[in-house]
Amino acid sequence: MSHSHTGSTPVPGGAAPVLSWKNINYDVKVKGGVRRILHDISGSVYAGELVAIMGSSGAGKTTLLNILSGRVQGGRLHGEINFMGAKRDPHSFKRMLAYVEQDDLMYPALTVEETLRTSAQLRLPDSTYSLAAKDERVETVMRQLRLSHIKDTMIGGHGARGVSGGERKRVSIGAELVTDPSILVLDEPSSGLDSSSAEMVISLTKEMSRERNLCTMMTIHQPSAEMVAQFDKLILLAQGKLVYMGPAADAVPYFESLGHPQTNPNPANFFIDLMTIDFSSADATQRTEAHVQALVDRYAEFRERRGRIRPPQKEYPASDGAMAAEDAARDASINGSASASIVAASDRSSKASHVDGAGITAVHDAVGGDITREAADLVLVEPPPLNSWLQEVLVLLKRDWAMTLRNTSFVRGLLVQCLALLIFVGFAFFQLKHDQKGVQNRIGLLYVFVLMSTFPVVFPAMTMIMAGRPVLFRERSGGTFRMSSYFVARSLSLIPIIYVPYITVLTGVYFIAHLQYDAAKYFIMLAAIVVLLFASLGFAFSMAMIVDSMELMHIIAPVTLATLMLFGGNLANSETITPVLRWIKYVCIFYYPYAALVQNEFDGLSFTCAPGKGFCYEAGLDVIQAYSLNELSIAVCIVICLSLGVAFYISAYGLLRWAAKPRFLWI
Ligand SMILES: Nc1ncnc2c1ncn2[C@@H]1O[C@H](COP(=O)(O)OP(=O)(O)OP(=O)(O)O)[C@@H](O)[C@H]1O
Repeated sequence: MSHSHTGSTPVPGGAAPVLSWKNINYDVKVKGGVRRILHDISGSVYAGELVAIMGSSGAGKTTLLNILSGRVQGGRLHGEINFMGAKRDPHSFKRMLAYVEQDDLMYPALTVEETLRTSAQLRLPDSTYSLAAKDERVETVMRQLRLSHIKDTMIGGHGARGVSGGERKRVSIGAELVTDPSILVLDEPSSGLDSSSAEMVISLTKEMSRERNLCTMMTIHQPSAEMVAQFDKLILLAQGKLVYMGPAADAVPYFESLGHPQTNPNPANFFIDLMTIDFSSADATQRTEAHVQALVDRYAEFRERRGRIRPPQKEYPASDGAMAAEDAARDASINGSASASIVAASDRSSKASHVDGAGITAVHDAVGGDITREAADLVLVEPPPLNSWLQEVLVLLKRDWAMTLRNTSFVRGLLVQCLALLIFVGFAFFQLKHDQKGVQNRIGLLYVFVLMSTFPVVFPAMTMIMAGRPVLFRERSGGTFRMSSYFVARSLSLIPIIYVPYITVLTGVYFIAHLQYDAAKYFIMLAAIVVLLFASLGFAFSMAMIVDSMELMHIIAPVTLATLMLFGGNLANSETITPVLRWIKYVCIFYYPYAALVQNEFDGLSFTCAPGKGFCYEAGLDVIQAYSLNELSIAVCIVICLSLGVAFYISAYGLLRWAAKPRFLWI
């Protein structure tokens, strides 16, 4: 093993269960009452074990896995769960548990290596791992999960070609494993994979569990016989009740001992056939429910009697002293009659095995022989310390920046949009004159400046922020980084890609339209635009946090912006707006920069009047007054717009913390 866990408390593998749970009951509210999803589930898992939770659809597998992982939401949860013999602390437990979700949520634009490296850089402590050690850890995990040959391939998704389904799952697992967790949890890791990819995922997971002395639990739907053979322990659920928990190898003999000979060569199918409720008719439902209840009752009795299975005698090669002892112990526990039988556990060698809270022989003794001594010292009981805030920001900024630049359709779209705006706006307002038409065009052009710095900025930014939300929430529930680091990095990463093109375009339009060629006025225009872009990004962030779907965002954002546009000081005179709505201009990001731009441009200009054409603006100040945009000075307008931007960012941050806050039930 290439690293150590300085500062954490090593626990010799196998001394105690890593996770144990007792009398778990879980109820949810349903129409007309309460439904019990899990009934009195007890059990335990040990370091180095590969545990599968199986059962037919709706049996409660995912619910149990989520409860044990501390990730269940809603409902009422009762019972007791202990981590390394003590009550779990939510904050530290979630950082020592690696949860691989079914959906493999990752950033499509990152390569395999970048995905793993970011995870390692964020989650492995700097105090223990140097940068080189983190890279080495990534290399090791890639090698172990057979990912080295595709390390430079993009993850892909959303129409972009990337790694295959099996590789994607392995990357998901790798991104969790690089963090050196104590418990690895996988929700349906084989779903959507072909049988060979699924088998590879399971056998590699087993390999890693053995090497790292990792306690691995997974739900699995219909594993092949080869996959079942990989598991050390099975937890079989039917209708939220425990039908069996114990060594995988003993499961078939156990059911045979109950008078259910194996009818299907694949043990998983055999178990599922035994446990499935047939809903095809009322009779069939009643019959199968009674059958399942009988299995549940038999298992409860078996557990009560501290029962164990005695499968046919088998010889085990003793490779070394430790293993020989464990094998002898295992033999002692499973030695006996030619046919399987259930016997009381009191006759079992105490040296041989662990007994969990419910009295079932744990399988840990059966796998202990494969675990190296060094690995056995790797079970952590304390999470590693968090890395510094700045370090997190830098890692996230690098990742976000790479993703933004690799979003080629966004970058290209932005450049084309900027070029189009430069050409169309520039030439629609080409070389403005100092006559009455010039007044109208200037008033219009300056409002176009404001619109250009809001609408085309807000929508792509919102889309980008929202697209990353699912991965953010996944990372957040694992305690990968601080929310403030994510927020600062995400905001900073968008700034250059928005500021540089828009400032370039507006500068081009400024000179093509021949607004005042005066350095001070040009920079004041820039200042007004910079704060407006800042406020627009803040607005985009808050909107992306308020709504939780793209569809809703595309309805709410245009309506909000269009409403604010009315109060920007151009379309409606702010003094004539009904007092009931006049306040809106004070929270309107359009109003302040527009007032600043109009004052900046018109101050010092004079205009010619055509004789006999009625009303005429002779001085720029008359225009400012006519539009009622002289209420506040330019400096005040800029400061207020900046403050609005800051307020948007603060509320976006608050909303993000609230939205991404895991609301899990905890026992
Ligand atoms: N919050 C909830 N509200 C209502 N019913 C729920 C809730 N959570 C779970 N259930 C129900 O509990 C049962 C078990 O759900 P769970 O997702 O754990 O099953 P599963 O064994 O993982 O099924 P599958 O293999 O189909 O994913 C299902 O009938 C499900 O509809």
